[in-house]
Amino acid sequence: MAKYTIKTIFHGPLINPTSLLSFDTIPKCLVGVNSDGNIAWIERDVSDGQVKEAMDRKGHLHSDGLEVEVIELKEGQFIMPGFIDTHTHAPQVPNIGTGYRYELLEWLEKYTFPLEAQFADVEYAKKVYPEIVKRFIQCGTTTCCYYSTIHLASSKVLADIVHSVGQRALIGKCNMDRHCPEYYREESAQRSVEDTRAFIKYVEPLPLVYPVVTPRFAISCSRELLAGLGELANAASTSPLHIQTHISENPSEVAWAGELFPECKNYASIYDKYHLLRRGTILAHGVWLDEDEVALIQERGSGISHCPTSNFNLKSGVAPVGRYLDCGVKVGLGTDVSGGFSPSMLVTMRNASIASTVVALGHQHGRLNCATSGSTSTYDHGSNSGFSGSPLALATLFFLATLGGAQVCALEDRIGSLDVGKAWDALIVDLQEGSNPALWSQESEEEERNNLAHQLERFIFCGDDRNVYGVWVQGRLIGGTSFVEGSK
Ligand SMILES: O=c1[nH]c(=O)c2nc[nH]c2[nH]1
Ligand SMILES: [Zn+2]
Repeated sequence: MAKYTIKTIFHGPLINPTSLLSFDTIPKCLVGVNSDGNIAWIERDVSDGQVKEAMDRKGHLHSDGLEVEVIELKEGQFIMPGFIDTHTHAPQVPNIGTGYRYELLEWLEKYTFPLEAQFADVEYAKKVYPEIVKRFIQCGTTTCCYYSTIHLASSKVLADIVHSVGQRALIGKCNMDRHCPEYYREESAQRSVEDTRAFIKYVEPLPLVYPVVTPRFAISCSRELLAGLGELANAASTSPLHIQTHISENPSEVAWAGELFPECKNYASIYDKYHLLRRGTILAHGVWLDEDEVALIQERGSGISHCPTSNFNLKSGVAPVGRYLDCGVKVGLGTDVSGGFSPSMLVTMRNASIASTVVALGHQHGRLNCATSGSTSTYDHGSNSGFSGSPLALATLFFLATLGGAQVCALEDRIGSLDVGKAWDALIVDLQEGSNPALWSQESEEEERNNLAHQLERFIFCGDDRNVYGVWVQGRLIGGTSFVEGSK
């Protein structure tokens, strides 16, 4: 095994997701991070007076004569894994907050395609992408799964920027060869596949950037294109490529997809037919999936990116996430900018909470008029049973935004929680930073202040980027309020 020396040691409270229903809180944790950016060791319950002794015991204090940086957390700060945004559109950020009087298909035509078409100009991409990526990082997103546009050159620009600033990212050059305006359409299925192949090759040497095969959605892809992309996605012999697409977001879209592919039993079967449904496939939305589709997605090991903010804005519906969890489907969260109006995963978690409450209230009142009309009782409730019918718990929201997202991206061995051997993709959250009065208005008892679960809840429900003190990816500080650009 390669030997790395310890580069940084963190000491303070740590909150770690452990399952859909639980998280670990360690008030005095000591963590050693190697120079390769991976976690070397974690010592629980190390009091202030025991830090030096614990470090000596680890024998890393004077390793190779290199200075070890010790980061001692201040009161009101805690460590947690960085957020994983499993679905968003980098080029749509300039449109944030506009067009929400439309539903999906009209919104695409009137707002989204015209903006994305501007990225044919690579200079425009160079101008806007740096700020866009920074914005996601400042929200505490350590791994982001981005759609770019159909343009190869601009997609490369996005990959270069992500690489230079050090965010971990999954990036897909978008594929579409039909049912989109002529000014924003790839010239042929063959060209689309070739450009995707070129993009994959370009990204290969960038260690934290993962290329993603990205058919926009079934509607905008011919059979030939889907077949070509399926072949490409499954050709790699070593680590299989990621795949991302949209599925079953809006009733009109579902109906149109059905008309375009009458030979397929349902929406999910279209992707399955072209070998695009497997582990490492990220399916955005999944609001209107029927029972067969949910079973198929679970069987194939694909994951759903739940994008509640977007689903509310575009009036798409409310995804029955609890039902999916009960069926053992992997679920993560996505900001889906600019269907979603915020790049913040905190906002997404809040909307996921509200969406799950809406679904639960529908159950209570017997009005299953969201996307919940499929009977839940026919599902085989496995070990995860009991999510449908109730609002998502704090632990579940935390899990979906971190380790659940990692599972959806098939990266759970590397990221999503802070464990030995995994990457130091972490945040220091500071609840005193930014003087957000909402954070402290209820805080009277010292005991509560020390209650980490309580602090996590406050951060999720009323925190913002002022409370993101530090953002580390693979051991490198890349953002947060403490980050000074160009410092390291
Ligand atoms: O929310 C969405 N945003 C998009 O850009 C898109 N394209 C197809 N389907 C989509 N849904
Ligand atoms: Zn989307």
